[in-house]
Amino acid sequence: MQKEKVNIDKSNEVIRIRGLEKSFGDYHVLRGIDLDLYQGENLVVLGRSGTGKSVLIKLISGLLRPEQGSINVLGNDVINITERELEALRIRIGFSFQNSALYDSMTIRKNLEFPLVRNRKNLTRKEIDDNVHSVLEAVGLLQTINQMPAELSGGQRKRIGIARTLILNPEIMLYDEPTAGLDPITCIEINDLINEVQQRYNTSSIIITHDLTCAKQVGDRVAMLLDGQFQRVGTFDEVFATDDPRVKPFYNYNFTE
Ligand SMILES: Nc1ncnc2c1ncn2[C@@H]1O[C@H](COP(=O)(O)OP(=O)(O)OP(=O)(O)O)[C@@H](O)[C@H]1O
Repeated sequence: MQKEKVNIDKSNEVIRIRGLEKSFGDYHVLRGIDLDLYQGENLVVLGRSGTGKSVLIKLISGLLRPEQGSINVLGNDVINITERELEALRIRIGFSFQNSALYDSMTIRKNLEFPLVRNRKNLTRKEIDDNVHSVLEAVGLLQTINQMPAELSGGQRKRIGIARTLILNPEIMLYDEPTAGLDPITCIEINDLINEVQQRYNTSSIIITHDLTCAKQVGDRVAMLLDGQFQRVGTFDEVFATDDPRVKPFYNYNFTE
């Protein structure tokens, strides 16, 4: 599906990263990262395996600390805030990770209620039900409410995982490999869902992927990690308009082989 026009506010950086450096032993993974995520945009992060994409997400969410640089998320200096402030900030961020599995022994309804009951203590039964219905409707799976995760397809489970993240109304979504392991048609459906989430919830998102069809379909901008830095940032077409031998193979692998 063609992406609808979105309102991106370039004067409002929901994430602002400057001069970020991270090493593990002798391996200097991130070598001076600068990155902005604007309010309302989908930013795709590309890079070879081991280039530090997951490390970047962990730094943004305060799970790792850098040696150098600054990270501002929704107005918070992530490196210098207290553990309690970090916890409050994390509730404003939706994590959609490959391994964020559903609880197999709970119905879809219970899976979705779980984060609400844990993080929003004062909700009434009706408010919980309304929230569950609303996110299930948003991901097009209201009919699965009383089913068990094992009864759903991989693509449906992925959608429920996204619904479970949306139920806390995140301002930022972080998607780690959202289409990994899915067939091409289901991939397109998940990409459409990422765009629908952006429209409907006005979220700002970072999407980590190796899937260039996904990058093209969802990314308002694409940022490519090369040798520890974002050396190519722009629209999909801008990023791939190069003969750089570090970039070309990505495109060729996805589109011409
Ligand atoms: N906690 C850690 N301790 C030591 N090394 C780590 C740690 N976390 C990540 N690394 C190393 O940092 C590098 C970047 O890892 P990262 O998981 O960010 O890669 P990635 O770009 O997400 O890769 P992929 O696309 O395969 O998921 C790897 O070489 C990894 O081994």
